[in-house]
Amino acid sequence: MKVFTYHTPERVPSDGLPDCAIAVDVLRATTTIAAALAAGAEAVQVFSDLEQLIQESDDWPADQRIRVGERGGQTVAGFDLGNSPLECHPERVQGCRLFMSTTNGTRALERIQGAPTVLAAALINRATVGDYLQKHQLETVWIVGSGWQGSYSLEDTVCAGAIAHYLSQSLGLPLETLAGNDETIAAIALYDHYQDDLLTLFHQCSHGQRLLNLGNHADLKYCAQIDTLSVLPIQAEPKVLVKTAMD
Ligand SMILES: O=C(O)[C@H](CS(=O)(=O)O)OP(=O)(O)O
Ligand SMILES: [Mg+2]
Repeated sequence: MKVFTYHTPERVPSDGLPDCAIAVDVLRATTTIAAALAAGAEAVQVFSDLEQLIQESDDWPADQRIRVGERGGQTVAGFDLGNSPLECHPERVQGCRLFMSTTNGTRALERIQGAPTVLAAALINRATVGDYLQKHQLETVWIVGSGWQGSYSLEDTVCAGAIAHYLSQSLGLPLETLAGNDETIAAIALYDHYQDDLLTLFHQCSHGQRLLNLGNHADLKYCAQIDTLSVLPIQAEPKVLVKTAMD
């Protein structure tokens, strides 16, 4: 297995596709997707365009759809939920399809939708994603950070490093064998540095500070947990993620 890390969707090669592509948006889209599917949501369908989201969700039964819209860290006017994993409790999302658009994470998922296997990863489901990759022995894996409006986000690269670190340990592979590019080696070094204090990292990084300024301290705490959910969000059809059982 070779793991290639790309810090932002813009850095993903324009030609060729890996066996598996993984979108990472720790703050907060892929954390929210994992939390929603773990809480019993039927699926999460992602959109970069809000108008298209409204049009397509109009065709869905009103009592089985939840419109999740976030721009600038806040809920889009008229939408049911913002981009908070804490809002995804079973009483709210069970059996419903989430129609979701966020500033960065849903763009990353759209960018990699053509890969034969597409996953969404965050720190909370890191081990489950790692176990899936190990079990299926995929040849090439891309881990794509969502970043922020085209620029680098430290927390996404640290999560990429957490996944690569887990794979290196569980497969017993030395870094030079596992890493497909230098970004993967850098991501693992960053994860090594921050692994015992992920919440501090979130308080330091620009994305975390933006969310703290909006009063989202509890979200940061939730997103900083590692290996707490055994849920694997996997693309079932273009831009539609469902939960896969791991056995
Ligand atoms: O809601 C979030 O955490 C961010 C908002 S912003 O980019 O910080 O304004 O969106 P996401 O798509 O989850 O990065
Ligand atoms: Mg983000």
